[in-house]
Amino acid sequence: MITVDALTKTYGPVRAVDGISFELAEGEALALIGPSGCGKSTTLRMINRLIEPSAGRVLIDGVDTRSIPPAALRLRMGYAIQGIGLFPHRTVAQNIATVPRLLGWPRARIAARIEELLDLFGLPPAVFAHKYPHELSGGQQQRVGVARAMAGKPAVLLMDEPFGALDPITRARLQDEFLAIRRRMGTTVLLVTHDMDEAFRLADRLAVMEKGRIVQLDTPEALLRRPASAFVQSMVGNEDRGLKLLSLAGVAALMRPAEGWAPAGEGTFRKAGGQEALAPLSASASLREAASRLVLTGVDELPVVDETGNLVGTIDMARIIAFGGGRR
Ligand SMILES: Nc1ncnc2c1ncn2[C@@H]1O[C@H](COP(=O)(O)OP(=O)(O)OP(=O)(O)O)[C@@H](O)[C@H]1O
Repeated sequence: MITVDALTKTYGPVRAVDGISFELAEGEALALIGPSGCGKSTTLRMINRLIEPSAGRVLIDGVDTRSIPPAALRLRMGYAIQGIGLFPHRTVAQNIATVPRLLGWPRARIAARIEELLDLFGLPPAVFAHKYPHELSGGQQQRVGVARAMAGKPAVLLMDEPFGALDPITRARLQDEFLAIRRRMGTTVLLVTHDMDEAFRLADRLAVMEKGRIVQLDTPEALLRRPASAFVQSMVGNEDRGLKLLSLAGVAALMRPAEGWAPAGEGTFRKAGGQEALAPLSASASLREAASRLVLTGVDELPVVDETGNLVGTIDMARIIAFGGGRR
């Protein structure tokens, strides 16, 4: 567990970070989010001592980081940052091996770790292990950057806008991949971003920062339902706050039994007494997707199928609205 206690950084009269406290549990992902200049990167860099705090402390599993030499500390903390290049004259495999080598892992363990990470990030080792950074696309380089940061099984992975400067499609794909990898590996993550959608997608909790302070620290659902101030509300979204809330929940948790529905050919289903054969929704869809399809189809109930196409339930607008009202 990481404990950040009254952490402060002053530059002359500027309080870049002003007495920040939070805890990061093992396996948790927390996002620091806020406008440019609010102190996100400075907070992150004080945690691995790239910047020394003016006051306050950081504990890692109860040990004050000031008692750990910075180089040793950084071996325990992965650091991925947009634009921090890979070592250009080292192959992908050599880049990923950097921290495990410094940690003195045996060769076989390093080789296995490289293979595991390249597989997880969708970069087949036979194709990519021996390439040099300049032979990779921007998205591939960022994947390798994150894989390198995770290689030594760090106690916490610090990420500063790691998926910035990518086109939106590549960015979304990388975010999804990273989410799956994080869940599988149980990595603890502290993420800096100014993209609220990225924070909602990747983090369990969000610390919203304004002028060096945390003004609200909550789950995405709580931030959307109960923003603590007009500033937080403007950060989480004004007009589309309800739709963002629907993005957080899945159809599967809200379905009701599909009584009276039957297959109507070509993957569609019809309700007993109903006229229309309806294309089903996937049980993995979000409530936002469900609401959109209900509106576009102009019906008040849609069939829902699992990944093999079996009918598993139905979803209707009344249930979606009840979720919005917190009555589920
Ligand atoms: N070395 C420095 N000397 C003086 N002021 C600094 C220094 N580094 C940061 N600051 C100031 O501290 C504040 C916080 O900067 P920081 O980089 O942490 O913000 P940020 O939230 O990460 O912003 P961005 O999203 O733009 O990266 C800013 O007002 C910045 O100008």
